[in-house]
Amino acid sequence: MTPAIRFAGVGHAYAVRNAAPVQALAEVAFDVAPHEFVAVVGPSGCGKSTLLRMVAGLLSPSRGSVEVRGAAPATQQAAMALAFQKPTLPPWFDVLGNVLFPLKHRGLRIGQAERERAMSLLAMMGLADFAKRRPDELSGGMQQRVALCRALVTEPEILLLDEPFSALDALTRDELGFELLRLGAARPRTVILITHSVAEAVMLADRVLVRSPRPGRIAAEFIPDLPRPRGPEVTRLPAFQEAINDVRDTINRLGAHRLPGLAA
Ligand SMILES: Nc1ncnc2c1ncn2[C@@H]1O[C@H](COP(=O)(O)OP(=O)(O)OP(=O)(O)O)[C@@H](O)[C@H]1O
Repeated sequence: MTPAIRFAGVGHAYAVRNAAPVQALAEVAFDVAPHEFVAVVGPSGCGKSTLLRMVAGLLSPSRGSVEVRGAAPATQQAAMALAFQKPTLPPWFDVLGNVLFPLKHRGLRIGQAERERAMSLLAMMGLADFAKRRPDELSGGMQQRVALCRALVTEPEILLLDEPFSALDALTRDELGFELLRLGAARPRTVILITHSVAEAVMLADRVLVRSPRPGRIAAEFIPDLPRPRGPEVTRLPAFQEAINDVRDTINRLGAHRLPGLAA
């Protein structure tokens, strides 16, 4: 079976003016199976965003290769959607306009079916009553929900999430994470989630990849032994805490805990 995503011997160095290149990634190799949910955790600066930009076809590796569905990532952009740490919603569109934006951007005609799809995503995220509001009339958590609806409106095969919940309070963060799982159960897709939160990674992912400090490599992988479908009750299972401890022990062994930006 062709993997959804394949990293083969990937390294990347950023050229820096008047200084030695920054080696962001080295020898990164892993596959993500179709419909697998993989979380990548690691300290700040270990190259997590670099890795995701390569999958999205926005950056080419200086060594090795990245493939999406067996092809060059840039040729697969229509099958992918990205959501970032900051929601970045254009203020001149209302909420519905923001969710529909990726379809317009692809030159697709927005008809009744598209509007209904966008509205049903908004309803699933508890935002049905806010479709006509402007983004700046919403809280940060609501804006992030809109950004997730926008990422999902194209029905992407592959969802790339770069710390999409990190600016939110802990409760909203968990709630959105489980919302994402519910949406995934309704329509399975491949997900890569980049996160600083070990708990979030364990709670949501089929597999957790731990990255070493820069230059980032995949130092370890964990398969949380948690049932699906998952809801808030999984956080009370002993296996949940055990999985978090296992991942954190590895991070501590790697020395990554001495770097900023990694939370339980
Ligand atoms: N355009 C660039 N030019 C030079 N160096 C860069 C560039 N982008 C990233 N880097 C460097 O590459 C390394 C990896 O960056 P990247 O943003 O991928 O890390 P990250 O793990 O996502 O970090 P964070 O968790 O803090 O967002 C960092 O040391 C960063 O300073």
